[in-house]
Amino acid sequence: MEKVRVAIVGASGRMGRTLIEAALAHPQIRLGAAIERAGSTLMGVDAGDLVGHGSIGVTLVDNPDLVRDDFDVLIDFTSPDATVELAVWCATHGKPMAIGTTGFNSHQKGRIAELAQDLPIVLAPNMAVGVNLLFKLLETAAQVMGEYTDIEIIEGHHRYKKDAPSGTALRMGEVIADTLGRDLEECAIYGREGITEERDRQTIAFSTIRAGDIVGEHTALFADIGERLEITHKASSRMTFANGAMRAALWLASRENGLYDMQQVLGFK
Ligand SMILES: NC(=O)C1=CN([C@@H]2O[C@H](COP(=O)(O)OP(=O)(O)OC[C@H]3O[C@@H](n4cnc5c(N)ncnc54)[C@H](OP(=O)(O)O)[C@@H]3O)[C@@H](O)[C@H]2O)C=CC1
Ligand SMILES: O=C(O)C1=N[C@H](C(=O)O)C[C@H](O)C1
Repeated sequence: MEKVRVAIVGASGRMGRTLIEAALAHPQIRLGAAIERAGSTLMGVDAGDLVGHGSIGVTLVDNPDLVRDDFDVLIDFTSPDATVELAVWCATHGKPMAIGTTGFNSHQKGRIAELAQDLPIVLAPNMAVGVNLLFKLLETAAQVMGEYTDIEIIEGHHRYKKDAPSGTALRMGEVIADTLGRDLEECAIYGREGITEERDRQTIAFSTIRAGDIVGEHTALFADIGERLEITHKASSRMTFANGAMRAALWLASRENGLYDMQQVLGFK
């Protein structure tokens, strides 16, 4: 069976380096290209050397045009502006795209959905299997307990993370709000301070921790008087996200144009 060739964008970042390792270890995937931001001091460095694997003959470049014929699927873990720009490039050149980047505003999300009419895109704020199962469990929890409990979403990440709440926490909020027929934009609360008055049970509240080297932790709390349900996922290695991205890339290689999520990749829906 022919290997699927991937390009990794954001190759020298925290996820980028883990993605390179995951691609090099995967029996059905070949690392075809590694792309970084223009001006990176690592330009021209071999991607294998970057992760201590030894040279593989794939050097970091700053422009997808330079490696257009070297890959089948593009994997993006960068920043929202960069992702939208790359999606335009992928639509122009017919390259499926797995997007792990988070922190999009509604305009950027709309643009990605529009571009997905011209190419297959997996857009997933969290590519870990457990988190995507958690999304499913949240539907059940919200159906059974959501109407009468206080719903809080708590997430923790490393000190370098740029967006808050995390993309995963926001998706958790969307899943719960959709299940309960609420509009997250109207019922979300992001942090509390001062005289906040008693809690309104219709709200879904988010709390964010940024500390040290936490890889990624998410809890949904459904609290009543007398009992509370907590559903938690803890990632202890970025490799869980990177392996998910490899699954998404393989799945995308034979997909029709459209916008997909990780639950579809994993066969949960
Ligand atoms: N979906 C999931 O499962 C997961 C998603 N994420 C998300 O992935 C994203 C990246 O996270 P992380 O790796 O920790 O962040 P890093 O900052 O470590 O890595 C991002 C990399 O992308 C580079 N980059 C930025 N803009 C461009 C561009 N235009 N072209 C090429 N490269 C570019 C950055 O370069 P520079 O440093 O020069 O800006 C950096 O090397 C975040 O949005 C994060 O939330 C993270 C983990 C899991
Ligand atoms: O920035 C990170 O590190 C992570 N970001 C994702 C998010 O925003 O949900 C997923 C994961 O928890 C790690």
